[in-house]
Amino acid sequence: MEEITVLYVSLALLCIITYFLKSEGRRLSHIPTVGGSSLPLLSFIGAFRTFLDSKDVLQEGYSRYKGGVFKIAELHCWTVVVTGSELVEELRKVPDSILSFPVALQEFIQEEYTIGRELMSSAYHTPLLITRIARYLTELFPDIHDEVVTAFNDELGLTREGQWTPIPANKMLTEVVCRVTNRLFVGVPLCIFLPLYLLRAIMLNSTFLHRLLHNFDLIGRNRDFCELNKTFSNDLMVGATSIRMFPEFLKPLAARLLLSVSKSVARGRELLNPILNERLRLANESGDDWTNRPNDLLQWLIDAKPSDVPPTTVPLRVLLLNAPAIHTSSMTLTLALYYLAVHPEYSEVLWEEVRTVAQAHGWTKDAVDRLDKMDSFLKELMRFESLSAHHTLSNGTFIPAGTRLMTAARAVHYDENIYADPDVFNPWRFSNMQNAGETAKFVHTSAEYLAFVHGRHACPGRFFASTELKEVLSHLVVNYDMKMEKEAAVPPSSFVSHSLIPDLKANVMFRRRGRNVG
Ligand code: HEM
Repeated sequence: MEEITVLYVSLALLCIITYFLKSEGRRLSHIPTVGGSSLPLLSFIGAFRTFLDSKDVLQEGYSRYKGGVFKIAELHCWTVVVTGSELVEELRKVPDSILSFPVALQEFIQEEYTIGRELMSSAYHTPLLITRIARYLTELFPDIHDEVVTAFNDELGLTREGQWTPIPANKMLTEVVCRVTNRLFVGVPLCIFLPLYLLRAIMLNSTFLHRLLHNFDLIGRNRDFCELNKTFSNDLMVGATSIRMFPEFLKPLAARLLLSVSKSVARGRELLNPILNERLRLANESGDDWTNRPNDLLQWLIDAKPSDVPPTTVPLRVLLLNAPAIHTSSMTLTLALYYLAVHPEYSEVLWEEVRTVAQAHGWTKDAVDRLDKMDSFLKELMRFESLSAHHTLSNGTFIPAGTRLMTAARAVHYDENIYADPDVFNPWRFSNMQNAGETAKFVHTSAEYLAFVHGRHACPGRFFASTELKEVLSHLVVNYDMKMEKEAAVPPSSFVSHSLIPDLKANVMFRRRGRNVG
């Protein structure tokens, strides 16, 4: 594109965005503004500040208006921030007809242009993460454990003790998380892959055959499939963010020019359709007599599908659930790894806990549930390293219909009236709390702990995430010594819009240990 065209396009975009900020800003003029001016053109500067520095903008608003509301300019809209436990609790109780998270999500991912309308109009896939996982996670735990062990062996390739090896932390953990997540999501395919699976079981002692076969026997381990899931969530997020900038009438054109998410969707269908079709065939043939019915998300999606929803939407639902699962978990684990690498004394405490619990209860989901210090470490990590906040959409009058709402999670987590010495990372903060019970658990949410958000739309994947993350950390503290390759300090995270991003490039040194829990 010629420079002059770029200039015209930029100017047009600026005018459009300014127009939006101006008209929406007028409707919200009774709500105080933080981070810049409320005036149409000047508010755009505030929007840039929010994009680059939302940590400080939200903290400033929280300090000034705690217990009330304030608004911040974003690149495409205004967002109203709700603060204080009472208001957050109130927000939680408001029904979806008034404050709608689903509508906010549809708007956030620009569903009409990215994945199409039919999917979210019947979002039956989301509740399955709570209901089926609660029912089956104990039964599926050995699979998760097996995948964690195999994935680390493959990704780290450290067979000998005593030798330090540098590993790109985030890249490696994203691969591990992708495999573990998809072991649960798409598991062991039937038919053509089953003979290979059995052969691998027989040949387990032959390293060569094992390595040769393992890449083919599980779709969840298929590199292409993992790559696709990473690409899909990036394409979805980048695409949706670009489309959001345009006014409605330009969106169809922008979608045609800017979006690449449809390619990922087509590839997802190509990879999953053979397995889906085979399962539909077996279900048709065997009905209730199908004794070896697989137990994974793909099957739950098939079994729970309302009759008016076409089965062709199932592969896309698998991709759609991978999107919030992979980067959240891998980034949290990356941060956890940095903290362990810088503080080997944390590793020692966690190792001791894993050993004691495993000796008393074996290595089961129940044992993992008993790792209170691990819960505390993860919970503190997400208190200390948080930014993201809940998004919902108003349908009211004081906060006019169509307004986006969110909470300032990080400011709450750093409020000294709630947490003593909030600027200090204290991994045992929650496990040392007297009579804390369930509230000390990583998955427990409240108006004062918002890492998974709070209420009806709190992250439905957090129960799986908790087991997965605790299992991965247990594997790390049992099997490896870890230290940072460069400085012995946690690499600083960066803040982009409402997300906290850990250093994605840092290397961690790994050395295999010769210990086991038995
Ligand atoms: C440490 C890991 C994770 C973190 C920190 C996290 C955090 C969150 C947060 C903050 C939200 C609410 C977003 C908002 O209100 O704007 C959310 C929603 C969601 N998360 Fe997670 N999540 C994690 C892991 C997972 C996993 C492993 C899955 C799937 C197995 C998952 C599935 C979802 C889904 C489907 C939603 C949307 C809920 C809805 O539509 O009501 N998450 N997550």
